[in-house]
Amino acid sequence: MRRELALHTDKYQINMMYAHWVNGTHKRKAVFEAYFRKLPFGNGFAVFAGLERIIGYIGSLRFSEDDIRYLSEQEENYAPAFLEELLQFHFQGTIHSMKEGALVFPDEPLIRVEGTIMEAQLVETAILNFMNYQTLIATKASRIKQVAPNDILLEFGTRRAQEADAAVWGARATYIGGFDATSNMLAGKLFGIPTKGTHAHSWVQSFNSELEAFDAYAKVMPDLVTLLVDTFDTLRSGVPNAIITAKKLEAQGKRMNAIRLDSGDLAYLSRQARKMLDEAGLPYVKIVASNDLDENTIMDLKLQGAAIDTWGVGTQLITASDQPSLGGVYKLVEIESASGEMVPTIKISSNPEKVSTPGKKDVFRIIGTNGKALADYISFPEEAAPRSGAKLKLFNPLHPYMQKRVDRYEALSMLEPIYVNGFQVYSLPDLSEIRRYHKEQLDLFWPEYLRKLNPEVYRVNLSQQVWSRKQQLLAQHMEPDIE
Ligand SMILES: Nc1ncnc2c1ncn2[C@@H]1O[C@H](COP(=O)(O)OP(=O)(O)OP(=O)(O)O)[C@@H](O)[C@H]1O
Ligand SMILES: O=P(O)(O)OC[C@H]1O[C@H](OP(=O)(O)OP(=O)(O)O)[C@H](O)[C@@H]1O
Ligand SMILES: O=C(O)c1cccnc1
Repeated sequence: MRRELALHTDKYQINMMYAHWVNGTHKRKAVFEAYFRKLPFGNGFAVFAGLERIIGYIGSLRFSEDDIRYLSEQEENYAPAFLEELLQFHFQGTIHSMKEGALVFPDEPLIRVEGTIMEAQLVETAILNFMNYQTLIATKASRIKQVAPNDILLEFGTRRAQEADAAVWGARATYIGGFDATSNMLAGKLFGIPTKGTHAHSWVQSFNSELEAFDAYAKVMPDLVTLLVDTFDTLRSGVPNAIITAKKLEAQGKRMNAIRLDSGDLAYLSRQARKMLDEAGLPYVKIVASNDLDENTIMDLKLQGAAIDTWGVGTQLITASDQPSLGGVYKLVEIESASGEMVPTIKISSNPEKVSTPGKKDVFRIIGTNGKALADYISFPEEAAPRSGAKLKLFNPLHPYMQKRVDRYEALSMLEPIYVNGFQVYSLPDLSEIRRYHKEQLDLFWPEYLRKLNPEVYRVNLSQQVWSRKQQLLAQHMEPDIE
């Protein structure tokens, strides 16, 4: 899925790059941070994803002759010397990022980009595009996993995804979030995700009878038989016919895998089907369910005692239908002044939650002596990193009355160097390692933060210095009017 993506950016980035170039400020050093302000789905955490795509994008970020020709035709009339410079462009900056699978929270930097203002500006759109979508889908997947931790989860969403890239990268994100397999073969091939598939109603409809269809399928793939039993009448024909086919398989020393339910009352039908299968001496035949499922229906079906072992989840997952976007932003936090020093910058808003936090920052996860996360802590790189024994004051700027002091803890540094001066220094772990990391991350949190409904709020705290600098800049920009 690699393709030329240099122009996968908003025009205003190119316009700013050009204006900086004309202005002679394009080589100024800048630091941007990407973060989101609000967790999706009312969840207590988000799951960071998108880094593989970002690395691929940064590594191959070049303007082709064709791109330059296209740019030269724009109404802005970019100067030929600027376009010549773009032709030579490659990313030479430094990027730090959360690892994929990390639990992440509002208002903490997930990705930090340092470089010339020109290069750091160019990559904003694509970085946010990849991070926002994949983080959203990994979060949705992890949320579904929380309600069915011991069941098998299959991702079935491609047909309803927002086009091909979303289906394929979305499938990868669901695997990071805890799904076990995807039906998308390209995602399987590209990323090594296990693939699974049953059959559709059309298979049954293309035969003269349901039983004939089941037998023919079982004959072709005797070790991988999952039969869809709801084409005509689940309990009167589908399940009885599946039992006949399973018995024929048994006679050949084979075991049928499962039946799939795809309509009707899944709780009732699964319980009845389970009973029928058990009574027929087929307790090993599993039950797969699909049909517009999400974390709410799955949780409800489990409460109703549904006898479902495997959940096929499509539309609601791959489109994150209850919240189809994550509002991640990319803000300038430091810029080199004309005299060469790095100066923190702030973006003011009448909404206090939208006021940016100035300065280049690091993120630490503070782990208490019981092995559980206490809070995240944001400080400047030039401050001494938090370490056990050194008292740490935890307070949140929006809730300054909630303060806590800790002195015995472990501080995990969350931002990994990915690119340093244009060179990739990070080798992406394979997906199984990313999934494992996600699971380890979940284990760091009390269940109160992980529950689906009204989770506890996990706090992201600022160091005293970060807090003071923010106040200082706010005061500078908000001098009261004198009447
Ligand atoms: N016992 C149940 N409790 C709660 N929700 C259920 C239960 N059984 C099924 N559902 C959900 O209810 C919805 C039923 O949707 P819908 O009415 O479109 O399906 P259907 O008529 O059974 O099947 P279809 O239209 O696909 O042939 C689905 O989202 C399904 O997952
Ligand atoms: O419901 P989802 O979570 O998206 O899961 C994928 C759905 O895709 C298939 O249905 P199909 O495309 O045949 O449509 P239909 O079942 O809605 O008729 C499958 O039978 C599932 O019902
Ligand atoms: O394999 C399946 O059963 C499947 C795959 C995609 C969509 N719906 C079902």
